Amino acid sequence: MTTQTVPAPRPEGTAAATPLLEASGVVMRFGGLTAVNNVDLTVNKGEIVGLIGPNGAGKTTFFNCLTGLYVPTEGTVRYQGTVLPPKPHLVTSAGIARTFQNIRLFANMTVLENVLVGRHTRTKEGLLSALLRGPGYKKAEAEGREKAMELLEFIGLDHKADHLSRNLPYGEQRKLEIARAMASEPGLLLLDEPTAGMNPQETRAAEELVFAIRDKGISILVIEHDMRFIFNLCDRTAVLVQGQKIVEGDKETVQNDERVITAYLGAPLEGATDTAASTEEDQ
Ligand SMILES: Nc1ncnc2c1ncn2[C@@H]1O[C@H](COP(=O)(O)OP(=O)(O)OP(=O)(O)O)[C@@H](O)[C@H]1O
Repeated sequence: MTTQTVPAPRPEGTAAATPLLEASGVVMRFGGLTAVNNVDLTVNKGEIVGLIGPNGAGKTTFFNCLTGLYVPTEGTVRYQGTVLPPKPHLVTSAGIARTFQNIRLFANMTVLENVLVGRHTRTKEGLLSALLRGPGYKKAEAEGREKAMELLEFIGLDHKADHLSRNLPYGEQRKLEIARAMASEPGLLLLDEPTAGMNPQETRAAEELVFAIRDKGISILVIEHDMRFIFNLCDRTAVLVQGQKIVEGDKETVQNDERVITAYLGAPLEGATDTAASTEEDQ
């Protein structure tokens, strides 16, 4: 990966012009609980967008709605202008990849094998071809390994390609998750708390990695509790509180918003009644 500490400036006005992801009026209810309440969010090409909010605000549920794990109760999610099918593998094929809050690597597989698993949506060879191990399969396999090694080099883990993933230090496991997600060649990468459990040094390295990924032309939507990380990285940040988006904007807009300060201090959000904090019984 690149070792730059200062990101290359994003060309003014170009990235903002092309919407990649457009979530509109997304609602997710679990019985009487409204976990996500009428959320609109756009990620444009070339952007790094942050999604923050207190615990239980609905951030991961919203991610799950974007990636087909959940079918939203209401609303639509478009990627490059097309409504996404509510099936995770089809969302991945369409160009969205994600990581999870809790690491989900194959512990007994090598680092390289974990990345190869992430490539399966980009592999055209079918089961029969794999069983026969014909020339088409062998060529695709060699190409796959080459691309996977390039990714490992990019994230700085090529020297550990043959190590079992369970033997990697925590910070490297998180990086490997990102490499596996990138193996599906996404246009948009969703990162769910990528620095959770990291020490400050690993967190700074993760910042550099996210900038380097954006410089490769991949847009990013990131959930994170580390405010410094979010404000260092993001062109724009949206704040979810009790399922609702209460504010969206640049660092100054978000930091100075009274509602955000109140939400983080734990006071009830004014006007937010039909929310994750309320159930049908309460209403
Ligand atoms: N499958 C589910 N069934 C019922 N309730 C759920 C389900 N998933 C999430 N919830 C509830 O929805 C609300 C939002 O949860 P979610 O995990 O999306 O919040 P979050 O903002 O990601 O929180 P955190 O920062 O703690 O990860 C919570 O009240 C949670 O208990």
